Amino acid sequence: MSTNPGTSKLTRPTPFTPKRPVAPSTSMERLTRATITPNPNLLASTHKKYKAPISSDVRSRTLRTNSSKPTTLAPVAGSRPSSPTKSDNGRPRTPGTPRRGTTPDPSMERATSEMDVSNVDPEEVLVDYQTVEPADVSLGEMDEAWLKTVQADHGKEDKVMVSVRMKPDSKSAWKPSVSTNTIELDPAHARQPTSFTFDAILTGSANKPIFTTVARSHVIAAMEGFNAVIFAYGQTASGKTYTLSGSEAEPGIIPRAMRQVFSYIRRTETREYLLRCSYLEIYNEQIHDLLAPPGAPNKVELQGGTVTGEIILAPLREEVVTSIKGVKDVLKRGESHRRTACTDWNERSSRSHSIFRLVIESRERADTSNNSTPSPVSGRATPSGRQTPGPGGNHGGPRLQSRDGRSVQTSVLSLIDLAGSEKATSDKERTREGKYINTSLLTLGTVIGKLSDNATKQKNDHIPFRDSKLTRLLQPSLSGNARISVICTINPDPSATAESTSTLLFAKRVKGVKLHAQKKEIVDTDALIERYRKEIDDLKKRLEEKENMLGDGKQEEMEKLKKRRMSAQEKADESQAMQDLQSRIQQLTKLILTSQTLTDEAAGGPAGESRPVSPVKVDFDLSPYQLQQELLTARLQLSSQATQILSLEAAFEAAQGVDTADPSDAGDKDKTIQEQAKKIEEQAKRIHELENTRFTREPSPSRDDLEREQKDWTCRLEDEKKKREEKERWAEELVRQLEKEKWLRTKLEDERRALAAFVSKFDSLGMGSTLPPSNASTPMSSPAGRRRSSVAAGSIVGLGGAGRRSSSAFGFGGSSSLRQPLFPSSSTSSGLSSLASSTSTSTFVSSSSSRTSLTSATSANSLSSVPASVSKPALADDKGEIGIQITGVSNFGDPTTSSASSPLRLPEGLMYAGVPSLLEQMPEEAWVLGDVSFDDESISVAGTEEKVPSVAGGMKGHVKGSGTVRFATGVDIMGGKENVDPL
Ligand SMILES: Nc1ncnc2c1ncn2[C@@H]1O[C@H](COP(=O)(O)OP(=O)(O)OP(=O)(O)O)[C@@H](O)[C@H]1O
Repeated sequence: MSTNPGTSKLTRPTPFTPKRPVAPSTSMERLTRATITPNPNLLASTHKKYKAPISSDVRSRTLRTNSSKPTTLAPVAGSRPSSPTKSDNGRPRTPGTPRRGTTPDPSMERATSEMDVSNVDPEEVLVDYQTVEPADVSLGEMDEAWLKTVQADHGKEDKVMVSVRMKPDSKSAWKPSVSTNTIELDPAHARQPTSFTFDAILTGSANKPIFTTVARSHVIAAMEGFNAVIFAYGQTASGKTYTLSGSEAEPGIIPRAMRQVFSYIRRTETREYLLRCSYLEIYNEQIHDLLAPPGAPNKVELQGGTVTGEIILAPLREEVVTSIKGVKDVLKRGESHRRTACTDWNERSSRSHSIFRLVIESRERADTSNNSTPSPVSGRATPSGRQTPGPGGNHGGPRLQSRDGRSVQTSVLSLIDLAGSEKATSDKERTREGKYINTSLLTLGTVIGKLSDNATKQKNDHIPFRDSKLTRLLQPSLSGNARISVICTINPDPSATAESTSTLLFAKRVKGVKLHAQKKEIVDTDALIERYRKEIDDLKKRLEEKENMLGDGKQEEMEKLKKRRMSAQEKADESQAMQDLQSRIQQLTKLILTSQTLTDEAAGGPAGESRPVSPVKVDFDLSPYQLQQELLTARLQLSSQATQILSLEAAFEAAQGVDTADPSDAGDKDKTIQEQAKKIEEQAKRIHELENTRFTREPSPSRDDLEREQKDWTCRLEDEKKKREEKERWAEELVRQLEKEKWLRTKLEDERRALAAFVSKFDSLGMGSTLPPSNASTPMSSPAGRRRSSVAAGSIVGLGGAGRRSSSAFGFGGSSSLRQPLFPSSSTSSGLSSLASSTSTSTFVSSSSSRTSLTSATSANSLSSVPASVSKPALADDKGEIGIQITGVSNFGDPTTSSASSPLRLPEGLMYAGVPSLLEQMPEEAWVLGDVSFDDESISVAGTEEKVPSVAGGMKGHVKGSGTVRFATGVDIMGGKENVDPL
């Protein structure tokens, strides 16, 4: 960033400093005055008598008089160090950078201390639509139309809402388009077209549209029980704090969100709320409680944060707020403790990430629920040990308890102002802070990138949440259990193009993160039982009334009853309903008694006190959830029965009306009813008969059809199978033929070349005249001419390989004759000479520096006994290696098939080789050249040096290394048991 520090500071118009301590303004005074004059109507309300004082200062006065709790957390007046550089017990100041508002009003400190949730009874600081003052609700926030819109929208979000806010600047490298939500880099500043599209592109200085667009739906989501996170991200001085906190004239998201909260409460008549806030910052990878009283330790430890677990921050102070005034006090106090400093780019740069959290707990209001009778579990709530969920759950004071079956919904709204990424500055301390800031932002970027990657590629890669305090703190939210809105702020100045592009790329990654926020509710099962008890009592009462009426009730009623001509059906229905009601009452009574029995037993209740044993005891004992389900079902039944009673009552009254109005008509009406009932009965009978007929007739034909169809399909399947098998056989045959032909062609080619080479060698030795050059079938003799090969024509193979480096004594070149790789061999010179002298045997040895092949046509016992082989003279190369190549015609006419299915037996005393799966079948005395593998045309032998004691009647030598045994004609298969069929 090329901003000149000097000029930037000089040219910057005196910025609004939202973080500075604000002197009590007139509006604040007005608020205070307003709140300390409680509404007498509200105070007169009995159930609200503790709720009237809705400001923290009034609350504190009430508590001071009512509570005997020591105000242990009250600050010592004037305990704050006057010097900004002095450390105040665990809260180091940024050197040379005094925290804003270092002289807070001690009375405010005291007042808010007592609003610490551990000092108050949550039941006494509840907020509801009656306690919210009109002054706390901003005009326009109560508009039903927008509420409907946002309610419709926020419920569907499964992605992070990402918006970009561009700071106003006369020079801009970016072209924002608010209508298309696109921001484009001016081509004059771009090497290539750069354009981004987000959920919203925001410009200008007004903060209201920003709040409406990016935050309002999230605040409402939080009010409805979802965790919500709103954070600002961007380079330093791009406007994050301006967006979150704003100014007195342009309040930012936090103050507007708080107004929204109270607006929401005011319009929600059915619920009551407990609002608790905390304020913390992450400075140089250490979490500090911004609301800790001066002098008290303020370091916060972070625990938990496993994949599913919640984050616990302890110790973290939580202040109960009941009005906007209370929120303002808390914000002011927290902001005065935040670390800011003048940097090269921002006169008041946030040196830490700050997180303002509002825990919202709510439940149905007692007087709007069906039962307002206090339950046995009501009364002052005791700390339950439940912890606040989501980012920043803590060990704070008592929580709102579920009561009288009214479950408690808990959610957390987190508003986060991140420190901005920045380059190294001239100031050492700033640079050090900057390093921490950049590192944690980098980790945030990595975490977001991985989350996004996992979501798009449906992977489950490790996410390095633990690499920074910020990501650990945000883990539950980033993992999906929150509605998230990210506002990325950019400085449009051309000198900041790189930073802005980086911010926009971050924004793009965030867009890929998937969310699945869930509401959290704590259900009070005891209270539910209590509610049922009440309902049963009501029903019992009504039943009694009815019985009295029906039984020995007043004479008048009796007379009426006598007159009344209830239809038989009506009577039956009524008595059935009453029976059902009674049995349900019994069932529920048992359930409740069982619950009490169990509770008493668990609590060590009086022994020997007999309790009815309920058949549902086991169910009740199993799990509270099952019990709750059972109770809910019971409740539904009760309400349906209540409806039934009501309709019966109505029918009863109607019947009475009919009687009194025109008794003479009654007989006719009854007749009609009877006739109609008869008709209905007949119709029902007819339907029943028809159904029976359908069921009795239809099954057999359909079964038959089914069976027939099944048979049909089975036959077709069989046919298809046969056809397929035939085709497969045919294909196999074709392949076999093809391979045979291929092999024959190769063999002929090999023989032709070998012969040509042999003849040319002989020619070069001056013996060429003795052999016709192209006669492949001519038996080859050794140079010494001692013995003749008994190999038939067509079994001659080429020797040597492509890698052959030296020619043999007899010059068997023509490496092309060996299409398969050969195994390298070696021999001593004596072995070589021996081999050389045995060329007239039915085996020849070819040498190659790298590979050697064996080709032979042999019988089980001796090469010479199988005329289908060819003998070649032994060859030696300059390295003394030898190779053996054996070839011939397969016993079965198909070498490939043979090699794949049988062990290969080579000339006796030379070696045995076989396919791996058949090695076990080979005779013990067999020679195996290392591991053997095979393919279509060859067996590969990977072995180390193996001695060849005797090769084809006297040859001696060594076979070394790995290579390929190419076997073919004449190889004795299956240990010689097969009939060798030489050419
Ligand atoms: N949209 C805007 N309209 C008018 N002024 C703005 C706007 N955005 C930022 N500013 C001004 O720019 C200056 C820097 O803004 P701010 O302190 O909010 O930046 P920041 O991103 O929070 O910086 P840092 O990361 O260093 O804390 C402030 O003086 C602020 O008033």
